[in-house]
Amino acid sequence: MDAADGLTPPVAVSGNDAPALILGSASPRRVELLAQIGIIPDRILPAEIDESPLRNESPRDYVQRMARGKVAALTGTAEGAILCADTVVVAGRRILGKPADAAEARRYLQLLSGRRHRVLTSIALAHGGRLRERLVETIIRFRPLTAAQIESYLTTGEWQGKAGGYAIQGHASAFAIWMQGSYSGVVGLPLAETASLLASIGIQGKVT
Ligand SMILES: Cc1cn([C@H]2C[C@H](O)[C@@H](COP(=O)(O)OP(=O)(O)OP(=O)(O)O)O2)c(=O)[nH]c1=O
Repeated sequence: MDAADGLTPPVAVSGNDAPALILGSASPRRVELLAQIGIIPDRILPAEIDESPLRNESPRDYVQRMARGKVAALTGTAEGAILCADTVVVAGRRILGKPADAAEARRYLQLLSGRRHRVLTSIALAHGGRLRERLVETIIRFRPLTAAQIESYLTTGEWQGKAGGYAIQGHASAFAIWMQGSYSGVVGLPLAETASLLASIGIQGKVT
């Protein structure tokens, strides 16, 4: 078997001149998602920012501002390209971030029950004085949830630290009857868009 027969597994091809990659995130999911396409950041640094929405700020403006803000918080802390992301759930025009407690998660799930909502993830990549961004939208419909189902879900603890108070990659997959968009985007990092942004600065995964 040789490379020309198309059967040889591709190998990681980031060149020696590819910049170091700093993932600005405390989310284990974002590290795992990157690893799924063969990209291991050189450093992982959490980016702490104020996540309060501005008055009358649209969900799209908000999520983009958050991803940019995370990049800005890390600029100058280390050499290399900085990648950050932010994910929110949007019900109507209402932004549902990470619930503060189980009561808030319950209210979010009651709001999402039986209706369509949007999940927005914005990614921001800073390198060489330039900021590259992508905003990815996914639409999801939940089946109607009974009070008992919501209470059972809350006992899993999976709502903690998740936008909208649920994690599609866990038990809440039983709630999602329809989806259009990017599954990895819902989990926190849209991989097709992230791979193409990273490839544009010379950081490549196994198949990108
Ligand atoms: C809707 C949804 C969100 N999430 C997660 C993705 C994000 O980690 C989180 C939204 O919070 P974010 O503020 O986007 O990210 P984070 O605080 O977890 O991590 P960091 O800012 O350090 O990068 O919700 C899921 O894991 N599954 C889902 O189905």
